[in-house]
Formats: sequence, C-alpha cells, structure tokens
Amino acid sequence: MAQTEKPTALIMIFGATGDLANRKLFPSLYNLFEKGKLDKFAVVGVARRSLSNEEFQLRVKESVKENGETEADIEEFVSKFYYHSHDVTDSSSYLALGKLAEELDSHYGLNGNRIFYLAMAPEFFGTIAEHLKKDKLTDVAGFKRLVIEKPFGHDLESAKVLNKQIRKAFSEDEIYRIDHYLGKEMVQNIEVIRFANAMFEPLWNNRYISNIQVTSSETLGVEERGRYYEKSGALRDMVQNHMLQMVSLLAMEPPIKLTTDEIRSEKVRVFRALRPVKGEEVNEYFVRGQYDKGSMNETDVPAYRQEEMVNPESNTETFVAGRLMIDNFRWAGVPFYIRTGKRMKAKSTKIVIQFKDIPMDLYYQPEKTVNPNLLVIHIQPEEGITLHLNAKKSGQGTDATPVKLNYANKGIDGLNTPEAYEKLLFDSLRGDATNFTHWDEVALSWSFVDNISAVWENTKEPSFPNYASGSMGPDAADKLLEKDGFFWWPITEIDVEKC
Ligand SMILES: NC(=O)C1=CN([C@@H]2O[C@H](COP(=O)(O)OP(=O)(O)OC[C@H]3O[C@@H](n4cnc5c(N)ncnc54)[C@H](OP(=O)(O)O)[C@@H]3O)[C@@H](O)[C@H]2O)C=CC1
Ligand SMILES: O=C1O[C@H](COP(=O)(O)O)[C@@H](O)[C@H](O)[C@H]1O
Repeated sequence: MAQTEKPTALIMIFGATGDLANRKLFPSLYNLFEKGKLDKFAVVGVARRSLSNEEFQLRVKESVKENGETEADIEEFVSKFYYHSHDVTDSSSYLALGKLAEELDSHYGLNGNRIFYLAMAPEFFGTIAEHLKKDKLTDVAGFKRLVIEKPFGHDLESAKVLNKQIRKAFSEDEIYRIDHYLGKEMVQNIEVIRFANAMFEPLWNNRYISNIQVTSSETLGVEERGRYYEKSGALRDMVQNHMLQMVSLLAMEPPIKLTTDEIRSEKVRVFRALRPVKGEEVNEYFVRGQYDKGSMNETDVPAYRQEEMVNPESNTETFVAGRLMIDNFRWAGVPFYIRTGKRMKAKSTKIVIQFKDIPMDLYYQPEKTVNPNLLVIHIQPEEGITLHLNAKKSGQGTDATPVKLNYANKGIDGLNTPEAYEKLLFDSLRGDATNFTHWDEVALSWSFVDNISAVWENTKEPSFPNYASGSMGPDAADKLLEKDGFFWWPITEIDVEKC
C-alpha cells in the first residue's frame, strides 16, 4: 500500500467510551485534524452503553477541550463522529455496524479505506477480528488495517492464539500492534543518533562500550488497574514490550535501507540473539520488587498490597531489574541492564551508554578518577542527549574535569502524551508500520519473558514488599550491577535540564 501524506479513511474505534479513547485517541485525532494532516475522514465510536451521536460528540468535545483546545473548528471536527451502541460479543449487531460504515464511506467519499482501532480489553480482540471478517466489514475497496492495543497476549501461547485469530481477517502487513514507546520522539531518535553520526557508530560495539543501562521509572502506583496488573506485573506490563523494544533499537545492526521490513528484520535479529535466562539463572540475573508504603512528595501512599483489587498477599512484581546479554559479534560481553518500576523516586526514562575506560589514564591522581564517557539519551520527561566528556580544568596544570555537552530536544514533554499516539495513529493511517511491532518481535519477546515468569510465578518472594515507595527499588537491583563492577547511573542527577 502506497503511503499517502494526507490519508482518507473511516476510523472505527472499539472501546470509544473508555479511558484510552478519551485521553489519547480523540485528542490525537484532533491534533492531526488541526494540523491539516487528514484529508477526508469520519469516526465511528463503538461501545456498549447507549449514547446518541450528539451525546458522543459532546464527550469527544470535552476530551479535546480537556487537553486545552478551544479552537472554533472543534465543531467541524466532532461533526464527523458517529456512535454505534454494540456489544462486541453479540454477532447480530455487526451487520448494522457494517451498514453504517458503508453509508459513511459513501457520504464522505472515503474510498473504502478502513482503520479498525481496538481500544478494548484484550480478551475481545480475537472475537472482534473474526466478526469483522465474517460480517464483511473487511470487504472493502480500499485498505483495511487493524490497530491493536497492548497487551498482545499474556504469554507466548496466548499470543499465538490471538495472532491466529486476527490473521484470519488481516494479513501481517495490515496489523499495527501498538507499543506507544515506539511513538516517543527520543525513542525514534535512537536510530538517528546511531546511524547519522560518524562519531558514534564506529564505537557502538563491545570494543568501546562497557555497558548500557535502560531505566523507565514511574512515580505512580497501580492506580485503578489492580485487576489487570495482578495478572500482569511489571515484567509483562513493561519489560516484554517497551523495555525490550528500546534494547532492540539500541542493539540492532544498521538496516540496509530505512524501510519497515529492513528495520523490523534487524530488530528481530536482536531478539534472536538475546541469551535466554532460565531456571536458577533467573534470580541471578533478574531482580523483582514490590512497593511498600512510603512517602511521595510528602504525601503518604499505600503499599501495593493495600491497593484496590490487589490480593493482600500478592506475589506480583511492581519492579524489575535485569541483565540481558546479546550473543552476537557486536555485543558479546556487554551487559544491557534494564530497570522499571512503579512508585519510584522519579518519573524518568533514560538510556545511559557507558563507554570503556581509556587504556592508560595519563591523568591519574590518587583519590581522583577520570569519569567514563557517557552518552545519555533522555526519553522523558526531558527530551535530549547529553555527552559526558573529560576536559582540562581551567587554570594551571592539566587536571581533567568532567564536562557535559547537552542537546535539549524541545524542553519538557508531557508524560505518555498524545504526541506518541498522534504519531502512531498518523502512521497507521498512512500505512507506515515501522514503529509498530511485528509478530516475530512479539513472539520472541514473549518466549524470553516466559522463562522468567515461569520461575517467578512458581516461587513466592518472601521479601515482598521489598522497596519503599519513593525509592529507587530494592537493594538487590544495585547488587546486580555491583557484581559486575558497575553501578546504576543516577537518573535524576544527569537530567539534561540540570546540566
Ligand atoms: N488507558 C490507557 O492509558 C492505556 C490503555 N491501553 C490498552 O487499551 C485498551 C483499552 O483500555 P482503556 O481505555 O483504559 O479501558 P476502559 O476500561 O477505560 O475502556 C473499555 C472500553 O471498552 C468498552 N467495552 C467493554 N466491554 C465491551 C463489550 N462487550 N462490547 C463493546 N464495548 C465494550 C467500554 O465501554 P462500555 O462500558 O460502554 O461498553 C469502554 O469503552 C486495553 O487493552 C488497555 O490495556 C494501553 C495503554 C495505555
Ligand atoms: O504501557 C504502559 O505504560 C505506562 C508507562 O508509560 P509512559 O509513557 O508514561 O512511560 C505504564 O504506566 C503502564 O503501566 C503500562 O501499561
């Protein structure tokens, strides 16, 4: 399918009264509309509750306004929104939905292009896809694409079942599996930093890099998502998708061309080279944590086990740290450390690339060390890069002192802002699947993670809860690096803002 810059399509959002639609999808669509990036379009919102078109349009208006939009053309924007009350498990209702889709297609001249966005609980994904095909909503003259939210399965087996179901109605290149981290500006920048700079790529290997650290810490707790999170935990919620996706972008070989297939195939090769961590190795190379009560911004917060819909003796991890090894020529011997958790000290996603020490330290002085060179990629909340170098201290002598070179992308970005969704929605509309996950990536990342959950689910962690809310996680996460002679670079002291 040729990529067009101003797409035309009917966008069907399943789960249109939900949190994701309200907070991310409507504002993102509005931004695209406002920027003139959409040609002809209409939206059908689908959910069970009974709403008129007008009531639905009002909800959309509110959601767009909540995001600070006051422009007059909101009216024109919402006039293109229609609502269809429909239980996705009820086979009889798809025919009426199909009829509405055809009417809108011809009324707006949408060329039979359709996006089906599944913003619903994952247990419905397979049923919806099957019905869309059976009831001929996918029989269109234009393109048909399925945009599907996470989680894509609960483990490899369930992901395979789901994939089989959706593949009955959509081919792999029509499936857009969302990982919203791939829509983040600085995650997309990883490839450019690596492949557009002569000074980085030659050093990007085990000869010059000693270790890579990827941290994504959150201050929020589990909020209202206890029911989901109890079955998921941080390993499935963050590691299987966002953390491993960032690792694959950091570790992949340069693609021969910047096409979707070439980039995805290089990422898949990284997943294939990930050394499995199994059985007894799991607790040697991975650390799990669960937050205890604590104080965040001088407010007392409860322990995970006291949260709503959470078992008071829960064995679910809210924190994971791990050491990954990538067994290929480029990365043999270089540990990739990952760390993610809820109720941590700061909301921050950062990547630190630590370069090896120079072979001989000419500037050695007892009790003074020359700092290693670091390249820090600030994903959020700041966006930018910092290069930590050593330079001569001004004045007499040749003492070395650390200096930082900063590039701030565009200042503070909101967290999990509509921008990531805006980019990904636009990509799905124009047919660019590069920043969506291919089935092979999903399958390989599940098989890596399944080995770890197999051990953790079968052994109760007696130390839980093992980190205070507002801390940087359990001590064992620090020991994981100490064993290798490293430490976590602090994520708050290397902020681009403060440099
Ligand atoms: N919220 C977020 O920030 C994020 C969400 N996600 C994923 O997005 C998906 C949606 O999440 P979220 O919006 O938070 O969920 P919500 O629970 O807020 O919304 C669920 C939606 O599904 C509808 N629904 C439920 N059952 C049916 C049914 N049988 N038939 C038709 N509609 C139904 C609900 O409407 P009604 O009750 O009217 O039927 C509602 O519109 C999930 O897969 C989640 O994991 C992923 C990343 C972030
Ligand atoms: O996918 C998810 O991501 C968010 C964190 O996203 P961010 O963009 O704010 O870093 C996390 O809170 C949530 O549990 C998880 O499902």
